[in-house]
Amino acid sequence: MKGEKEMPAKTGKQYIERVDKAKANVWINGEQVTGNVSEHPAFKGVMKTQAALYDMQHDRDKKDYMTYISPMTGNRIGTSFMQPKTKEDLKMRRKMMQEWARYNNGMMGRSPDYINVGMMAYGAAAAMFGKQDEMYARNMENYLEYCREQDLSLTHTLINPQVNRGVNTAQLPDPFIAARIKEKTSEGVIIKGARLLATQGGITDEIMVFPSTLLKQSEEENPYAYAFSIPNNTPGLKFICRESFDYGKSNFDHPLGSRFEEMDTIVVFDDVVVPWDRVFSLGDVDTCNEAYNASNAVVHMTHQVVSKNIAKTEFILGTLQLMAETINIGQYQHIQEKISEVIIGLETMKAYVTASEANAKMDQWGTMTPEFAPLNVARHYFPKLYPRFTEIMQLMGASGLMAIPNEADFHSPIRSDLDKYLQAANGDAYSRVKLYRLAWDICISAFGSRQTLYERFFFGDPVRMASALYNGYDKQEYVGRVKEFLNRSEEVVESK
Ligand SMILES: Cc1cc2nc3c(=O)[nH]c(=O)nc-3n(C[C@H](O)[C@H](O)[C@H](O)COP(=O)(O)OP(=O)(O)OC[C@H]3O[C@@H](n4cnc5c(N)ncnc54)[C@H](O)[C@@H]3O)c2cc1C
Repeated sequence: MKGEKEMPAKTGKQYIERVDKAKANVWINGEQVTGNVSEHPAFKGVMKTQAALYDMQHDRDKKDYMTYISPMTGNRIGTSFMQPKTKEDLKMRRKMMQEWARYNNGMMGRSPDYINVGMMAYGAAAAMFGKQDEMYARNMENYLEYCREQDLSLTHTLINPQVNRGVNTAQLPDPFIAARIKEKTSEGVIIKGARLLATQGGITDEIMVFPSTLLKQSEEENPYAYAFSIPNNTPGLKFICRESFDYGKSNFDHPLGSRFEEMDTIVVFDDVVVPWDRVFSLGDVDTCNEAYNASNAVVHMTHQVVSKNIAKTEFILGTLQLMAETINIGQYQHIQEKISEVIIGLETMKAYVTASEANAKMDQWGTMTPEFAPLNVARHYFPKLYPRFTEIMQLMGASGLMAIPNEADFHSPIRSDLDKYLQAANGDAYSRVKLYRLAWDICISAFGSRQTLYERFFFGDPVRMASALYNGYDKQEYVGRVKEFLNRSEEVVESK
C-alpha cells in the first residue's frame, strides 16, 4: 500500500478500468464472469452509473464540494473521505452525498460514499483497534489513507449465513459455514467460510469484512471475531450473485433496473489469506463489538443514509405528483392525503438531518460528528415509511401500472392503438407509459421489491434494532416526571 502512486479523485473511466483489470472471481447464472465485468449484461448498467458518479468529482461546477484537498498530498480527493472538522464540513459533505443521491434518485444504497464515510470514522478512531496490538491501529490508519488517496470503492459483508438463527454461529453443523479464522501463518490469517450479503460485490475494488452482530467471548478467543479488508481479487475469494434484475432492456422499458441494479452477493472465503497489514482486529471480541458505535462509524453512515433518503423521497414525491397530473386525479382528497404523507415523510427526514448537523459536536477522535439521536430515529422510521410510499404508488397507479407496453410496441404497427388508448389527460401515450413504467419499477418490479426489502433490512434486523433503541434510550427522566405527577394528584386528594 505504502509507495503506491498518489492520485487525485478517480474518474469513471479509472473506476471501470480498475475493476475490469482486477478480474475478481464472480459467479452468476452458473457461470464465472470471465470477460470484463463492466461489459457483462448484469453489471453494465450499474457500473456506467457508478462511473458517472465518479466523473462528477471532476465536473468544473461541482468539484469544489465533490472533492477537497488531501491532507497528505495536496491532491483534490473525494469529499466522502473527508474527516469533518466543522459543521460547515458536514454540510459540504451532505451536499456532495446528495449530488450523488439525486443522480441515482436514492436507488443506489451502496454508492461509494456509504462505506467511505464509515471508513473515515474507523480510520479516525484507529487508536481503538490497537488495544491488543499497536499494529492493528497502524493498519487501520494506513488503510484509511490508502482508500482515500486511491479513491477505492468498497463493498462490505457483515452477516453470517442464515442457516439456524436459534443457535450460536459456532454451533452450526459445520464450524466453517460462517467465515472464521482457520489458521494464523507468517503471511497472514487464513479465513474459511461464507458471509452475506455484499451489495455491489464484484463491482468494487475491495471488500471490508467487519463484525456486525454482537459476538460472545468463547474459550481463549472467538474465531468469528475479526475485522479486515482485502482486494476483491484475493485468491480464494468468490462472489456468488443472485439473478440480475437488469434484464438488458432499454431505459424506457426498465428505467431503474437498467441503471441502478447494484446486485447482492454471497461471499465465500476459500482459505483466503488476509495479509497481516490488512487485519484491524483479531480474536478481540470487545473491540469487534464496540467498533461500529465507539468509532462513530454508525453515525457518519447514518448521515449518508438519511441524506440519501431525502433524495429518494423527493423522487417518489415527484413521481406521484406527475402521475396525479398525468391522469388528472389530483383533485381527489384521498390522493392529496396520500401524497401529503410523502411530503410529511420528506420534511421529517430533512428535519432530522438539519437537527443532527446543528447539534453536531467534536468527538473524541477529533471528528465533527452529527448528533446521533435524530439520525438514529430516522433510520428506524424510514423502513416504515418506504413500504408505505410504494403502497401509495400502487393505490394511485392501479391498472396504469399494468397497461405498460414496452418500447418495441411503440415501434410496431400497433402504435396507433397505443397512441389512442393510452393517451392521458396531460400527456401523450408514449410519455404516459414511460412514467408508469417508472412507477412500476419503483413499486412492483423485482428491482422495486428489492428496494423495499433493502430499506427494511440493510441497516440490520428492525426488530433487534428497535430493542437496542428501547434499551439504550434513557426513559427514566420521563418515568420520574410521571411519578412526580401521580404524587402531585395524591396530594390534591388528601387536601380535600
Ligand atoms: C437488499 C439487501 C442488501 C443488503 N446488503 C448488505 C451488504 O451490502 N452488506 C451486508 O453486510 N449486509 C447486507 N444486507 C444484510 C442485512 O444486514 C441483513 O439483512 C440484516 O442485518 C438482517 O439479517 P438477516 O438478513 O440475516 O436476517 P435474520 O437475522 O436471519 O432474521 C430473519 C428473521 O428472523 C428474525 N430473527 C432472527 N434472529 C432473531 C433474534 N435473535 N431475535 C429476534 N428476531 C430474530 C428477524 O427479526 C427476521 O424477521 C443486505 C440485506 C438486504 C435485504
